[in-house]
Amino acid sequence: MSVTVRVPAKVNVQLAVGAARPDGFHDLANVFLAVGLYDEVTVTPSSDGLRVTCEGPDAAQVPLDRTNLAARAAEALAARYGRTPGVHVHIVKDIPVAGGMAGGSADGAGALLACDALWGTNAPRGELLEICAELGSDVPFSLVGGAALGTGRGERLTALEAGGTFHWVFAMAGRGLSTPAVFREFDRLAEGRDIPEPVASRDLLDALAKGEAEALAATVRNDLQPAALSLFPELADTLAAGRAAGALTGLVSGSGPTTAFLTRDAGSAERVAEALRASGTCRSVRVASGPVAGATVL
Ligand SMILES: C[C@](O)(CO)[C@H](O)COP(=O)(O)OP(=O)(O)OC[C@H]1O[C@@H](n2ccc(N)nc2=O)[C@H](O)[C@@H]1O
Ligand SMILES: Nc1ncnc2c1ncn2[C@@H]1O[C@H](COP(=O)(O)OP(=O)(O)OP(=O)(O)O)[C@@H](O)[C@H]1O
Repeated sequence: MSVTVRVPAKVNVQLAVGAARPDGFHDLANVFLAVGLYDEVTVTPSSDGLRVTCEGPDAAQVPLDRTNLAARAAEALAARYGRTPGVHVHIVKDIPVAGGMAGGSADGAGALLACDALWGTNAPRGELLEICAELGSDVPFSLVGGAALGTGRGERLTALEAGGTFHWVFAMAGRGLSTPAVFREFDRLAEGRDIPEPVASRDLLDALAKGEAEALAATVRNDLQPAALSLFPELADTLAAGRAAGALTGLVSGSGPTTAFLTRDAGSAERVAEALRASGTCRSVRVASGPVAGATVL
C-alpha cells in the first residue's frame, strides 16, 4: 500500500520584507500564489526505516539524508504520534531546486499529508499546519495552496480571494541561490536605512480579487529582488528578455533565481516562453497558471 500526494510550486506576487528580527528571521507581508508546476511525493511502508529517493532532471541536487524536508516531515509527524517513521519517501521532482519556488517546502508538506493518510493518524488541519511552520516558513502555504497572505515569517496564513486564473512563464537559471544568503544580502543593502513594517498592498489584493492581470502586473513587488540581482546580476538580462517579448511584467520569484513573467492570457504565455527559450538568458522555461489547489492526495 502506498499514498501519493501532488504539491504545487509558488510564486510571490508581493514580498514585502521588514527589518531583521532578533531571531534572524524577517517579518514579511508575503502574497503567495500556487501555480501548476508540481512535485509528487509517494510514501510506502518500509522495514528498513526512513529512506528518501528522488527522480527528475534536478534530482542530483536534492539531499537524500535526514536534512530532506520530506524526511523531516515524516519524522515530525511520527514523533507527535509516538510512531517510528518506517517509510520510503519517493519524490518525483518537477519544481526547480533552490529556485525560489518552494520546491523543498512542497515536498515537506506532501510527505506530511501522505504519511498522515498512510498511518491513519488523521491529524487535525491545525496540527498539520503547526508541523509545517516548524519545518519552514513556506511549508504551510504548500499545504493550503490557492492564494494567501503570509505574515510573521510567512507562516501565518490568511486565505485570499483570486477572481481568475493568471498565466505565468517561469525562466529557470543555470544555478541556484541560497535563501539565507539572499536575506543576508537584503540586510547588507538595507544597512543605515529605515525599513518600514511590511504591509500587503491594497491595490494588489484588489487586482488579485478581480482576476485582472494588467492591474496585478502594475502592483507586483519583491523586496528581495535587488538582493537577488546583486548576487546574480545576469538575472537582469532574463527580466529584460521576458519584458521585451511581451510579458506584462517580470520579477524574481521569492529569493530567486527563477524569474516569473505575468502574461495577458495562455497564448501570450506560450509566445513569451518561446522568446525566452530563444534568448539564451536562462537554462529552461516553463508555463504554468494559478491559483491551483495545495497538497492533494491522489
Ligand atoms: C523567500 C521565501 O521563499 C518567500 O516565500 C521565504 O521567505 C523563504 O521560506 P523558506 O525557504 O521556507 O525559509 P526557512 O526555511 O523558513 O528559512 C531559511 C532562512 O531564510 C531566512 N528567512 C526566511 C524567512 C523569513 N521570513 N526571514 C528570513 O530571514 C533565514 O535566514 C532562514 O534561516
Ligand atoms: N525535498 C527537497 N527538495 C529540494 N531541496 C531540498 C529538499 N529538502 C531539502 N532541500 C535543501 O533545500 C535547499 C533549497 O531547496 P528548495 O528547492 O526548497 O529551494 P527554494 O525553492 O529556493 O525554496 P524557497 O522558495 O522556499 O526559499 C536545497 O539546496 C537543498 O539543499
